[in-house]
Amino acid sequence: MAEKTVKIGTRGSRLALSQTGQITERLRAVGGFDAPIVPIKTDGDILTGPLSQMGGTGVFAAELRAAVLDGRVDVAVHSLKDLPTVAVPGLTLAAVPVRADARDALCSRDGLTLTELPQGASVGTGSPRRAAQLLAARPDLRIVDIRGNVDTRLARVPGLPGNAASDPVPGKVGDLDAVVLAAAGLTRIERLDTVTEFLEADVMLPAPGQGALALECRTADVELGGVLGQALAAVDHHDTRLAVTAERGLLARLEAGCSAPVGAFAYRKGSMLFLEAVVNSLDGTRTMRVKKATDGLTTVGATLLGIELAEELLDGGAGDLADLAGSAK
Ligand SMILES: NCc1[nH]cc(CCC(=O)O)c1CC(=O)O
Repeated sequence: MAEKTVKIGTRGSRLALSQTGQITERLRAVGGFDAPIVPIKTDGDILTGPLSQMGGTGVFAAELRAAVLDGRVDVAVHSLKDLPTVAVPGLTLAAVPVRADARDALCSRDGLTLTELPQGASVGTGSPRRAAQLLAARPDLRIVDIRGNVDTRLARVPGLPGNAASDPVPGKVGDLDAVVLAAAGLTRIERLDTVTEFLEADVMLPAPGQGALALECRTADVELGGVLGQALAAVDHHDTRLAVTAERGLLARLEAGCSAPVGAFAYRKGSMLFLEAVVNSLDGTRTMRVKKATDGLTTVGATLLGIELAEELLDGGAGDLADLAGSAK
């Protein structure tokens, strides 16, 4: 690979272009190379059916990964939570930059919080994980399956700041009381002012990897060392990598995908790495919550922590609570 130019692949959404632009600036600064950004169309951007019916977990990542493998680009920038845990031969997760806010956020009409939403209020989300945890906290809510980009989702709630400028969806503007979105995504597209409540871990655990980015490249390119490998190593953040390694270790052991009702969040505190996880039944009536820590602050230690906590969940019947295998497809 010519190291003077490093092509950076990304999805074409506003969110993807924004986060890719920011991390690419850092790569250019530390690497001193040209780094043109190349948007790659993915099935997830083209098709509009339910995610679960179009290949689920990996639709956003697969085409980007193919683009790295066939040389259209040299580095792919993914949202880590959209990246399947299954390794792809020839590709390396070369950098996990410092994580943004991992929490989910409630964006409601009239500034309402989760407890203030009226009985039977409608809340939009396409995520079984968010739906199940919302119902666990508020069984009366009416969960509405929505999808589309972040601006399109925000347009479903009347009166949110900035909504007038976003694309209207015919018949589907201002028809919901609230939506739940990742705080990190809202920050990246500068719409954090729509948040009425940040949902803390005791109410809603985020998706494994939420708020973090993943930079993937061809294994051969980093094995050679060189400018690219050094630049990627420079933007890697050790504590973030430990945390997401634990979360993804858990997800992989559960054999669950990003559409499973599984929440997980890990963080380092002093000499310990903590991992907290939840599995819900889809209707939110049954919940298993577990937490565990390790002093093994290596990626191996973090992976083991994830595996051990997953086995605790499985031993406690998490596989029956939620159709984990079914949601991995
Ligand atoms: N599934 C879509 C997706 N993938 C990454 C983000 C942004 C947050 C992140 O990087 O974790 C979002 C939007 C959302 O869930 O609100």
